[in-house]
Amino acid sequence: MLTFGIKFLSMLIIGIAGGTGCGKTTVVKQIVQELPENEVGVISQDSYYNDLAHLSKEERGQVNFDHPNSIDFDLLISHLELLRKGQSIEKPIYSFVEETRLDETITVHPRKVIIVEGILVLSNPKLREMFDMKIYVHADSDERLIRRLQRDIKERGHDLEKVLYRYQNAVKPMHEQFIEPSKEFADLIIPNNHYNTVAVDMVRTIINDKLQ
Ligand SMILES: Nc1ncnc2c1ncn2[C@@H]1O[C@H](COP(=O)(O)OP(=O)(O)O)[C@@H](O)[C@H]1O
Ligand SMILES: Nc1ccn([C@@H]2O[C@H](COP(=O)(O)O)[C@@H](O)[C@H]2O)c(=O)n1
Repeated sequence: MLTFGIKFLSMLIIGIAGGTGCGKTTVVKQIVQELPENEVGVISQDSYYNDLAHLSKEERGQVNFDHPNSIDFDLLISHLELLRKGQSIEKPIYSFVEETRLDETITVHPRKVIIVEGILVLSNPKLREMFDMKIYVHADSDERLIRRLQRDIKERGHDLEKVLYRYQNAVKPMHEQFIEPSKEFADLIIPNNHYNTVAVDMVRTIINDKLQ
């Protein structure tokens, strides 16, 4: 049996961090692709951006979305605690276009395995302690910026000027201050300048082992 020395609790919680555009979401999609849907759940840190409904759209545009204070970690942690106790949660829905939470929520049921992904998930000590396995996805900063530009313009309703302004003024400095240093807490670092099917298969093997 392949366990990689992980102490399996009733629910396996895997944290996946890494700078913007490193490919966290893509890696998670690849991992869960061939796994049973009702056994593995995914929670994105993005769903837990603070509710900024009280601010105007212009004011929301000024927020530093790469600082840990922009995330409602207390809610995320309490939701994981509930899931671990076998209870369902109402996960917020975040709109990148509106830059705030929507009124609706999504019901997430407890699963044998929960993957939590986001730029800052290894930077918060209390959240980090909840993870049975900690993964950091690495891609070079120029690669990440190119991917981020393409994605934000295509999918998140931002223009070139806005993406570059944010990159220089928030994304890059916060990456250096909070995200890159959190790499030291990782059990596994996945190099992802190119698609890394070997690493994805390894993580899937660990999860499959838990599901036996
Ligand atoms: N290994 C890779 N090689 C090339 N492009 C990638 C790779 N991984 C992800 N991408 C692309 O880069 C963009 C950002 O990836 P995403 O998974 O959303 O990153 P993250 O969640 O870390 O911000 C997406 O358009 C995705 O298709
Ligand atoms: N309204 C927002 C909120 C966040 N961002 C950026 O998202 C990045 C984190 O998500 P990834 O999928 O890239 O990991 C983060 O770097 C924020 O700057 C945004 O652009 N707009």
